[in-house]
Amino acid sequence: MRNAVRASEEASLEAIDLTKHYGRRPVLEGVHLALRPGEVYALAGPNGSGKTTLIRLVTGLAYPTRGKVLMLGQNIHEEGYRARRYLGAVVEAPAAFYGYLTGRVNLERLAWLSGLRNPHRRIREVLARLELLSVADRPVGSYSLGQRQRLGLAAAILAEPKVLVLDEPTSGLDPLGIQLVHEILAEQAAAGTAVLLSTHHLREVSGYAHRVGILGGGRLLDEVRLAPDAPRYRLRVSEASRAAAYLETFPGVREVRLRGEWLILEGEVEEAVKVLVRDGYRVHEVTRDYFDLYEYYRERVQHA
Ligand SMILES: Nc1ncnc2c1ncn2[C@@H]1O[C@H](COP(=O)(O)OP(=O)(O)OP(=O)(O)O)[C@@H](O)[C@H]1O
Repeated sequence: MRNAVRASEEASLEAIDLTKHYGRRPVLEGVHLALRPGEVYALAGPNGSGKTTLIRLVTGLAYPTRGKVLMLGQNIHEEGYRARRYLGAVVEAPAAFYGYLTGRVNLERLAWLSGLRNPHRRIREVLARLELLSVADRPVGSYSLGQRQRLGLAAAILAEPKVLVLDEPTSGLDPLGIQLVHEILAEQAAAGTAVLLSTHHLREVSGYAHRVGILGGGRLLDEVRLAPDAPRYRLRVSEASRAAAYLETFPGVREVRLRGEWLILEGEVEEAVKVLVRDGYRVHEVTRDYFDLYEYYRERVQHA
């Protein structure tokens, strides 16, 4: 499950040896991350594990004690606008808007600041996508928390960023709002944007996140790759470890390993079962192996 994170030429967002100390207190220690275009990376971890600190560092809102952050190859802390023009972010929730101005006018100001061409069409598009058209011409001061949250995401995607960074983007939203935000993040990724979000809601993001990083005590404890390319199966077989070694030599099996008493298999399961039975193994049960991210997280954090 553990993925080595490599610095790569094509990374949209890269954190290298990212470290933050407050006084003498380490809050983040030597974190490496690399997100490819179109990748959704969810940061999980218990309260106080450093998620918000990491997000503030990668968006340039806080300075690292050591290490650096590259946004399409540009150092976010040194290159200023050149690095930040690729970035859309919702960090402080709810995002800061002028309460006496309407949602639409707030977005017009942001569009002007980011030099957006044809802003009116794009503003209408994002307001519609975030289901805010009915309140677009009301002052933001009269918005509910959820409406402000959604306006924050509208602002973040307004200039079609190549990197989107969000701290707990669904907090304060109702169930339909949560669903909408997840749909939009998945859409952004499908269009090539790298998405980094922090979350406590693992089951919600496991439907579309490609990787999950588990932070604990300021360190990246683990990275989990989700959505493997091929389905996995779980087999309960007599003499499981001998059966696993045997299947490793079978051409239709791409990967086989033991998890407790189960044999986990990626490959041609029907053929594998036939071969096992033919060779005298007893196969008691065969099921699809759905990875339960929440269970995995619980174990990982408890045993950190
Ligand atoms: N400005 C600061 N000065 C001193 N300590 C800080 C500061 N900001 C954060 N911390 C400490 O750093 C640690 C990590 O905080 P952070 O907010 O990054 O965690 P988190 O994972 O986002 O937590 P949560 O899930 O509760 O939002 C905490 O112990 C916090 O008290």
